[in-house]
Amino acid sequence: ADPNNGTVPTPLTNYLDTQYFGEISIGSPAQMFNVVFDTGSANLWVPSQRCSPFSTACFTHNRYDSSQSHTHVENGTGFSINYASGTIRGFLSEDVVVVGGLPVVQVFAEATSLSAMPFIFAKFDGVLGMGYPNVAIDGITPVFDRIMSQHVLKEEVFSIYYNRDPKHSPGGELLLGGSDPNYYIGNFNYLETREMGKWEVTMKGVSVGVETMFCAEGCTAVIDTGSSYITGPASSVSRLMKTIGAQLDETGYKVNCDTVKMLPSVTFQLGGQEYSLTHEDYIIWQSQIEGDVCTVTFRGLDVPPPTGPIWILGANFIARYYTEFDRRNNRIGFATAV
Ligand SMILES: CCc1nc(N)nc(N)c1-c1ccc2c(c1)N(CCCOC)[C@H](c1ccccc1)CC2
Repeated sequence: ADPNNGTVPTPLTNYLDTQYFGEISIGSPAQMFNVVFDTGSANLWVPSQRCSPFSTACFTHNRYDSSQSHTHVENGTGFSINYASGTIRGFLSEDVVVVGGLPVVQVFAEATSLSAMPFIFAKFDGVLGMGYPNVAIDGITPVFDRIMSQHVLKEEVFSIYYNRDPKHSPGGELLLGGSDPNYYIGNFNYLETREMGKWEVTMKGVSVGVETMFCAEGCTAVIDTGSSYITGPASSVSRLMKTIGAQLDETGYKVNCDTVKMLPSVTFQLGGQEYSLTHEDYIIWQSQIEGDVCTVTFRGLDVPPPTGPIWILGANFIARYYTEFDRRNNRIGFATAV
């Protein structure tokens, strides 16, 4: 392990700037899985060898086989988890999990059914929740909490780099115990987490160009490494899209690629700093046979109270702003990503 902070960086794969995942192992001998390191949830699950034959999304992914691991401990408690975009059902097991070179004995879920939509689109096998313990289903101690209790980390933080240029590797990096100067420039600006136990902060406004159009009275922003896009209240996002001339079709908001270069910046006011995204940050430009398609990486999503209304800042925001999640001081740090 790296002498600096007790761990080794985990390189991430970038799939089309919309999915970022890295490798962990579970069991002895090691069974390898690709997982999203997800600050929007706090549980670890991977597909199970005992998947129901009707779960297509399960059979196209690596599956955990407890009968092949001599460190497996039976549990069997039922489990289900819902994301903004899908549901997982299964049961609990315990085994040795190795993340960033660190082994922990971990309770996790073996998924026996994954909602086909959208898990058939998932290029990763499972999810490793990096959220706080109080959002963990079944009160299971999350992986990062197990690592912190080993006192091997130089700092009780983890950092995420998402590369937004799929042609260059690594597609990203998870670093446990510190931040990686190779992937950011300048200093970190820190924001206190809004509510104990969630990776969310208070946002002071959302501007398009120079005009603050939304959240002028203050609102909540969730910093979510498990979301591809930026989501906001549907009415706000629909007005934002109208302002930039985007049309909603069945796969999301699209703009005419000829207009992309003139699109305004969208700025998020967080902790006295302004975090701007340019069209290069929020447009995915795909050249297809029938012509170029320019997708806007914003989605309307109404999260019901008391959690909502919220804005979720996902991968396209994190790709621009290298992010440090600090459990010691309950704060989030942003620096300009390289
Ligand atoms: C990581 C788990 C998770 N955690 C949180 N907090 N939010 C959400 N939305 C997810 C989630 C669940 C399912 C899927 C997902 C994400 N995907 C996005 C990966 C993002 O990787 C950074 C992919 C996708 C492809 C097509 C359309 C929608 C989604 C596969 C399906």
